[in-house]
Amino acid sequence: MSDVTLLGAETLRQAPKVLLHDHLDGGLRPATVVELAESTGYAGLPTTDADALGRWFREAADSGSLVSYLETFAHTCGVMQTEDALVRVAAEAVEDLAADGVAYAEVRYAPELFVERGLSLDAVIEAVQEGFAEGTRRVAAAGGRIVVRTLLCAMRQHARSLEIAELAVRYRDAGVAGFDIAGPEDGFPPTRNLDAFEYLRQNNAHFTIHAGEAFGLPSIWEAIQHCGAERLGHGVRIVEDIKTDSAGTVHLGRLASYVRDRRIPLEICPTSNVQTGTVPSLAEHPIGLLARLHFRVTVNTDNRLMSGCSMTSEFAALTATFGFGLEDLRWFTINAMKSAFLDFDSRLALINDVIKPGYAALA
Ligand SMILES: O=c1[nH]cnc2c1ncn2[C@H]1C[C@H](O)[C@@H](CO)O1
Ligand SMILES: [Zn+2]
Repeated sequence: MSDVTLLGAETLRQAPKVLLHDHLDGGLRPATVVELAESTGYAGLPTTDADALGRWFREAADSGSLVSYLETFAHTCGVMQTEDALVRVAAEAVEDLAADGVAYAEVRYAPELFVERGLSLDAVIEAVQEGFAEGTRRVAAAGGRIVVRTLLCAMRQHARSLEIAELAVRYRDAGVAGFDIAGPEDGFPPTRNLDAFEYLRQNNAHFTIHAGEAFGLPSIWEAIQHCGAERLGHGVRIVEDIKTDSAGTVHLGRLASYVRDRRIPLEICPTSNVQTGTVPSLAEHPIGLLARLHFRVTVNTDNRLMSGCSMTSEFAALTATFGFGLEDLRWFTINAMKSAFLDFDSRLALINDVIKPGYAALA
């Protein structure tokens, strides 16, 4: 942790990064929200000034509660109800991630949120895939390189998870790498979707579950032991099963031990966790402890628009707050690449051809 003073913003931007937890409907450019509202006739925006709108999202999301935080998505989803809008948002997301130094990203969204104006679920998925392909082409044409895969979410408060899981399997050869459940956690335990998870396991498909954010250990336990989640979206409240005694010795409970022993990846989203009140402040975020204990920690953005963040800014905040250095950032990145829902050969190639040389060039 010694090279922290050397890590300028440009070094952090250039460092290859791997992003496993990023919501498509949480990452729009403010100006795009304004333009799409205009072109699609969405009249609900709080302001049509792009800078003011960016500030509005950050402030409204800074609510201390996941449920209030989620209310801001009405506006992004409101402007994402046409194929053209979905293609544009997806293409811009890829450009923005590449500009942020992201080498591999899994971007997630819930197709069921984009059918208000009559699009079919298939049309939604195909439009987003077209946008990701277009964005990837634009990045390549500009001399860059990024690999993007999709995770399809089902919303916990709706009852469509089996249907969405079936779509994740049907589109797996078209760029959909896995499945997730998102939305309000308290009151909607993961076991409500057991049929979907059972279906995915039977089909050798990958899934993560948002758990351990707005609800604690029972949610994490269900996600892993009843549902079979491969990764935990956030998972940060696993810290409730870790105690430090008066002598400073750390004791892991059985669930925390299991998560660590099985190398279950934690998709940690530091700024988002502060905004939703999951942790009181970045300085008190358990990522420092979890990293020190060698949990399989990964660093993620969650929602770049609502948090006004990027992978670069999350890395910057973590280096400033916890003293992480390049070696730690490389560890987070390799952790994430190892945990991706991408085939083994491709993961290895990204580690050996992109991540390791990228960090070596910066050292
Ligand atoms: O951090 C989160 N927890 C639970 N749900 C979330 C989070 N961030 C975004 N979502 C929801 C809102 C989006 O509309 C949905 C799919 O991307 O996922
Ligand atoms: Zn999330």
